[in-house]
Amino acid sequence: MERTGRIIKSISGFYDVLDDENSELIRTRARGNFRKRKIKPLVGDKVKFDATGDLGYILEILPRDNSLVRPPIANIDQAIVVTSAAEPNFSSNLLDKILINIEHNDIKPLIYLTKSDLLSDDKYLELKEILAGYHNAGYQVFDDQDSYNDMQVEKLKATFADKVTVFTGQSGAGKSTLLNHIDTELGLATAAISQTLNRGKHTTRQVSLFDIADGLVADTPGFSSIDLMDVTAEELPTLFPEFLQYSGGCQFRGCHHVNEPNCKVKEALEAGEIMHSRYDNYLYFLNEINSYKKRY
Ligand SMILES: Nc1nc2c(ncn2[C@@H]2O[C@H](COP(=O)(O)OP(=O)(O)OP(=O)(O)O)[C@@H](O)[C@H]2O)c(=O)[nH]1
Ligand SMILES: [Zn+2]
Repeated sequence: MERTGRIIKSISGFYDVLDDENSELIRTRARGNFRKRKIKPLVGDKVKFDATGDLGYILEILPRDNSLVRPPIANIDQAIVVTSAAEPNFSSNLLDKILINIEHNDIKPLIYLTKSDLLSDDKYLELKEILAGYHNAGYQVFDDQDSYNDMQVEKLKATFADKVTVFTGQSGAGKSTLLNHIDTELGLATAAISQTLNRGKHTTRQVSLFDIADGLVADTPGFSSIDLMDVTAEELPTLFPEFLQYSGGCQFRGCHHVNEPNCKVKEALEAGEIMHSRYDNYLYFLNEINSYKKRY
């Protein structure tokens, strides 16, 4: 009998599929012809499967909305960008780069600040003001000084319903710690930053989707750096949501908002409607993308 479901875990060649109809969890294998066609099922894939015997078989992978390589997950709706205020220190360049990568994959990013309890009140207020700029740019921001404030955690959980959510962010930013606060039964391993950085490996290894607050949620391995290899210079300005509010008015179609005359994005920048740090990072990324082209 053919059934439909979603892969929520992959372990050495087996895929655990959650049945759409009755929420039964069924262990399956992929049919050999997937391997021949070099198609690898991903956690998050919606699949047709057959489960008449003890072990089910994946018959077909339904078309993906999107997929990420790191973490290897398909059909993601939103990403919680866990951003630490300290240890590691806040970097607008890194945050913007993560946001750009997520927007590039048609995933909605939300910003969640952690570790601001380690800042002085003055420094925290400075950072809060920067994050208010991200809110104005169109992002949902969670910025309480206590990262695990109950009301804020509940507000975050409320965004999970009927969605696939991934947690992403720099190694040591506090992704697993936050997830453990969200669902105390998860018991994910966390590590002091000195350990994660010194050992150069991550606490989080396996990718699986957890059933939390009526949605599916993944913890993912942290990273220390990312690149923009897949993003083109033409696409880059479209990945800054606040630029899109103005770019329609630019004189030139496909305006890069660098030296073109009558550029509405630059006018908005000068009027203080676009953050200088975001625009500077835009120029920096544009340069980085153009330098890949020269090298390859
Ligand atoms: N002071 C403070 N420490 C925190 C906070 N959140 C996390 N930490 C600490 O930061 C360290 C790293 O946290 P993890 O949750 O392991 O970080 P991670 O992002 O999951 O790290 P990877 O698995 O390497 O990607 C741990 O020692 C946590 O106790 C916070 O809000 N405040
Ligand atoms: Zn322009």
